[in-house]
Amino acid sequence: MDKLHYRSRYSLTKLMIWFVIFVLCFYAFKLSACYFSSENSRRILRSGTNWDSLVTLSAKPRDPNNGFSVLVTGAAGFVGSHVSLALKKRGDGVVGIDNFNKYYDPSLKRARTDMLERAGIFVVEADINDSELLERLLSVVQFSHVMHLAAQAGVRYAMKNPASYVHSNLAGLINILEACKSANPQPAVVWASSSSVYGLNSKVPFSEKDRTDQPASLYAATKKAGEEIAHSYNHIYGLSITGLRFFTVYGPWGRPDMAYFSFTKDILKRKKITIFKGPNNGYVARDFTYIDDIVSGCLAALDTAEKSTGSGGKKLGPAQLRVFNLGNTSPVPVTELVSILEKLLKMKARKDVLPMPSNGDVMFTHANISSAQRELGYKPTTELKVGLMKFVKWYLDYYVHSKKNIAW
Ligand SMILES: O=C(O)[C@H]1O[C@H](OP(=O)(O)OP(=O)(O)OC[C@H]2O[C@@H](n3ccc(=O)[nH]c3=O)[C@H](O)[C@@H]2O)[C@H](O)[C@@H](O)[C@@H]1O
Repeated sequence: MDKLHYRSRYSLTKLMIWFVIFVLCFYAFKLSACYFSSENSRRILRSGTNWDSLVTLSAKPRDPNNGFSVLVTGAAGFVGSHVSLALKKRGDGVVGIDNFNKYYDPSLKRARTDMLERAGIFVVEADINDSELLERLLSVVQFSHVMHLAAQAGVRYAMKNPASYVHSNLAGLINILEACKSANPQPAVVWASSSSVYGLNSKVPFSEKDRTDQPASLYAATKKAGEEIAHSYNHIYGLSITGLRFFTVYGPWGRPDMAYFSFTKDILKRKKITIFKGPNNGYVARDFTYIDDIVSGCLAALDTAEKSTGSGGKKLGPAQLRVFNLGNTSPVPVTELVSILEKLLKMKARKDVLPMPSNGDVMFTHANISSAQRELGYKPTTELKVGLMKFVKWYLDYYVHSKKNIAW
């Protein structure tokens, strides 16, 4: 009897142990599934069938016979996220890449990426200097285009962290072009240059034919160098390359380091803002350009880009090389920007007006867009007042109504 009792207790314990093992295995499996999904797969998986199929699926256009496969660098950034969504919306396949650096609040970049993922866009978390990864990406997918928007932005920050500009805007750009020139077929490249290349040029409005050999900041110098680097890759390898000189882009989901964004934050917090003025009380002005207009220009540049002519690193014929201003053609003084924000926020700004320090800023920018108009059909339509209204609405929804912390 005792023996029987002992045996049944023994098998019950065994059963319990197996049950616990089963439950543990089940949760371990669930955990690993979570781990290798979404954000983690972006971060950890760089190769293997799962990664390959995520990338391939994301790159597939809705209509395989009539759509692009675009690799968007800086996809979690301001312009990158907007361009990625617009491409996906019209049926193109999009794969993003971003290093989620801490130049400004990375949680904003994560929130933009969540939006991209909801739209079916896979974003690889990696630096554009990772040549092995780029080579792998371009071998898994035959991208028709690379929209290169990853960069170290900001004019004044270049005095604080010059190395980050060399890393992203020079080494990173070269790494992208190296990967593109070696791909077979080579994708066409469209990339972000900047209005800052005009530097101390005083002839207005700025035309693509004007001199760009007097950059006022290291940021501008790296963008100008980028244009020359693009020339050499076009010349040697037959890469089709289009540079877009963006003029102070603003709008919803924008960059917290930019004046319109930080002024909004500080006005709401009743903190003082600093407004720079020029010599003899001269005003400082920018050709502020709304994000939707910039997106239209980017898409038109992709649509009109000719194919690269080279193959696997060898040039087979001359290829397209272009550069366009994408501005708004109507500069607005920074003081006027502040007045519009005050009206929209229904609050007075506390202002310090100071002489512009020697920080790399230029006094004004003003785009001549006739070339983009002619070749791309580019036609900006958003007045600063209207664009800022949309920005303020987004800002209040995103930060104030949802009580999100602003971590910058
Ligand atoms: O067009 C461009 O190429 C460049 O546009 C912007 O650069 P920036 O025009 O300097 O834009 P903000 O940093 O938003 O500054 C706008 C204006 O506000 C002024 N400002 C800025 C900050 C501040 O505290 N006070 C102030 O008066 C600046 O002097 C400037 O005139 C972007 O930050 C660059 O990344 C981009 O390449």
